Amino acid sequence: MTLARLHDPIVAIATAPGRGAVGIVRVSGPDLKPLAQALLGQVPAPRHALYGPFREADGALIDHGLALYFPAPHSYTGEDVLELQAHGGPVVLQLLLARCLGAGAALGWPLRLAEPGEFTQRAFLNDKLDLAQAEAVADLIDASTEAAARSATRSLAGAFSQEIEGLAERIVTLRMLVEATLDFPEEEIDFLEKADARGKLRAIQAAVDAVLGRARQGALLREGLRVVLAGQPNVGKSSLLNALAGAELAIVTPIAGTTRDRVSETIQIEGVPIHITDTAGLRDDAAASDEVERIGMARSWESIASADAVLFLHDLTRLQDPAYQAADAVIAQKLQAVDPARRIQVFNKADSGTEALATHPEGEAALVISARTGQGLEALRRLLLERAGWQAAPEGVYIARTRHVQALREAAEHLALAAEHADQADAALDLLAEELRLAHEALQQITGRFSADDLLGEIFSRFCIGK
Ligand SMILES: Nc1nc2c(c(=O)[nH]1)N(C=O)[C@@H](CNc1ccc(C(=O)N[C@@H](CCC(=O)O)C(=O)O)cc1)CN2
Ligand SMILES: Nc1nc2c(ncn2[C@@H]2O[C@H](COP(=O)(O)OP(=O)(O)OP(=O)(O)O)[C@@H](O)[C@H]2O)c(=O)[nH]1
Ligand SMILES: [Mg+2]
Repeated sequence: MTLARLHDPIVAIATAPGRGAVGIVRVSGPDLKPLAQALLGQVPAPRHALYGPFREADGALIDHGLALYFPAPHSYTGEDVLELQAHGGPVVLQLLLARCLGAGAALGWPLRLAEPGEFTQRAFLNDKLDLAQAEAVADLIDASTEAAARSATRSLAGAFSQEIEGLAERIVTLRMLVEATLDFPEEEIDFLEKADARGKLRAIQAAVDAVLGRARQGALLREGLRVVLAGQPNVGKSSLLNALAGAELAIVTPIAGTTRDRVSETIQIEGVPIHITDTAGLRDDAAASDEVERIGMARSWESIASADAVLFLHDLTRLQDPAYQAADAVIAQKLQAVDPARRIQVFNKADSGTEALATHPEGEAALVISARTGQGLEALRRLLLERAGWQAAPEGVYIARTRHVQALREAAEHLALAAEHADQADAALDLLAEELRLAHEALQQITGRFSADDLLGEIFSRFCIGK
């Protein structure tokens, strides 16, 4: 974005599209007093709701509503912010939006529609939020479980950022110590001992690992686990989806080939979002009834390839049928391509009295369940959480993203290299200092103090409009 555009006044409907009790049109810009004057005939007292008419340029009434004026820098964006809170109909809000744009144009301003995330981007650029907090705004809005929402709020309030800043500070302090010693080479040998540089480094490494562990949990709360139900027709995949979701989402019939297209639903286990995809049953192409089923099966395989966990379902009532066995063997063969750590064998229809037939393949997780009675589903839920790497929710998890986890890993790697240098008999202090610098830089990517512009663009473009 060009520099001029960065300071253009911007406007957007801030509330969700569609009808609502109340809807908000929000403007941000360097000085919005003239706009308020033009729209309202007066400038509202800072941070006090003003009730009055919203009118067209020719005086025609659009709505009565509340106006709020937040003078810079005490606003969400750090710029002047003007809010028009009207009745929440899409047409009313569009009229107000157009009215704002018209008033801006009449003032000769470059007032334009905000891009997705642009209000929050300005909050970031004006130091109201750091990058991890700005991301938490989007994560709070997108949270699919209560636990995810609570941890996003914690990140937004700065809990995660403070941890990162704390780590960064300790690394800088140690690096200054190392660099100071570099200037007095005769004291190098003593340095590591006297200042207990090794001990300090170890303590920082442990602290980074602890934050990494929590960030991983936070990333899990945000991203969830993608689980795919796979297997032959009629083994009970759709029944299992319905049982886990506690709702009749997918059609269940005794007819093989009932599910033709993927059906997805997000459920939660202990607040961890689990995205479950039910797929079309897999069988020999020749046995497929038509083109639709063949395309459905191709989609099943696509889902399998990108899943975090694949539940390979078997039908206990048919285990001894040779044709069934042969078809299962074909699927098993193809599933060899899936990392065994991602596969779970699930034997369904335990209620039919054939439970004893379940075979436990060497080194692979296997469970006996009944989608009909719910038997074994609790064990399945536990196993999914375990596969996800979820450690029973420690209070105080903050939301995090894969990007943050990667940055923390990068920092941990540089600290490990620093420790290697420190452990050598004639420690290379310059190399040690350099690794500390790199570790610090990795952490700063999280808060955005050291981030490429294209990363920022990528992050904010994923926000919803008006945020
Ligand atoms: N109507 C409305 N509700 C909203 C928002 C909004 O923009 N408008 N928000 C938008 O996401 C959130 C609130 N976020 C806000 C963050 C900072 C300030 C603000 O005025 N900050 C000043 C003063 C702080 C203070 O008095 O303590 C500042 O930072 O200097 C306002 C809203 C949620 N609810
Ligand atoms: N006894 C018993 N029957 C089950 C169980 N789960 C599913 N069924 C029955 O098995 C049949 C097939 O179930 P679905 O859930 O439609 O099977 P599917 O794997 O989705 O089948 P496709 O969509 O054709 O691939 C239905 O008649 C279900 O009622 C179970 O746990 N026990
Ligand atoms: Mg089905």
